[in-house]
Amino acid sequence: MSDLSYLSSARYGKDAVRVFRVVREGPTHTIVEYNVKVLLEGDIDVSYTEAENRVVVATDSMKNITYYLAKVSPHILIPERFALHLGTHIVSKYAHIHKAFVDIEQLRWSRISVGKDGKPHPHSFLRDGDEKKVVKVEVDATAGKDGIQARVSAGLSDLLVLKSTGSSFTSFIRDEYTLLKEVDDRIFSTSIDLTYTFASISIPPPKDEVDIPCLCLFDMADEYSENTTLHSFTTLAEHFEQATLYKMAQQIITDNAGIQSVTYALPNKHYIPVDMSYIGVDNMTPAKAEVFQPVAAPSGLITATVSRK
Ligand SMILES: O=c1[nH]c(=O)c2[nH]c(=O)[nH]c2[nH]1
Repeated sequence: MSDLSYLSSARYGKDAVRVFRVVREGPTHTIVEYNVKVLLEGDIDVSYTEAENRVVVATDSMKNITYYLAKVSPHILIPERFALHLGTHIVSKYAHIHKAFVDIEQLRWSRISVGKDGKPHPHSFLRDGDEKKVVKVEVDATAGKDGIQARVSAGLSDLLVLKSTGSSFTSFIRDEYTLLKEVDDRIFSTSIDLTYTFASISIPPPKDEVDIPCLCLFDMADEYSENTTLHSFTTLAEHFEQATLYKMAQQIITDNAGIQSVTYALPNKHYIPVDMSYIGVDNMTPAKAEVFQPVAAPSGLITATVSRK
């Protein structure tokens, strides 16, 4: 058996660690809710190949470290920084762990505005959307604990958008498999997944568990990327998904010197006009199409990565 196979890669950790943190500044509270995934690589092969657990940091301990740092980290409110802190803490603490992969999904909680003047309430919040901020961090201590490198990407997922005109789909290949009619006006809806990747950074070794340098590079990009994405989506004259995606990605690279590449995944949420010709009603010519059947599956899926030259 051992002649035929070997362990070619191994990574383990804790998934779906749910963390909620409140930060109190007098009566004003700020909150974050994260789903955290922590995976580790290192000299851990024997736990797989020789049933040797002496190299294993329990996944339960990874969960506990996540909660401990959620309590003490000064970076808890910025998921990119918190993920870097968590990954750096783990690779610094355990000599045989060389890489940490930390993914954070941030759920939306927005402050509720109340009264005639729309005053932000100090401690009441609203889940005002299903979209999530997503962060992926790879902390790499392979070159030693004094030479830690990190790669950070961030973005958003499940941002559902729709345009009721301004989209068409024409001039595509027509052959024996083609049923789709060309349309010069259609509904265009997609659930945007966006990832943008920063240039890799060096992290000085932390002095203690609450110390990690301020990495301000990341703070602006997420608000910005959602605004840019929505702005591009509403204003771009491109009529089909591939061209819309490319322009949206180019805009982010143009506006953010720190971003090296941008990946979008855009499922095409089809809205099919209901054929009412059987009762003499025209709902099929694009200008007359008003009643649509939203179709969840199958959906088109258009993806691409656009990189800085
Ligand atoms: O914007 C689109 N791109 C496609 O590649 C495609 N294919 C399809 O059937 N509809 C669409 N729409």
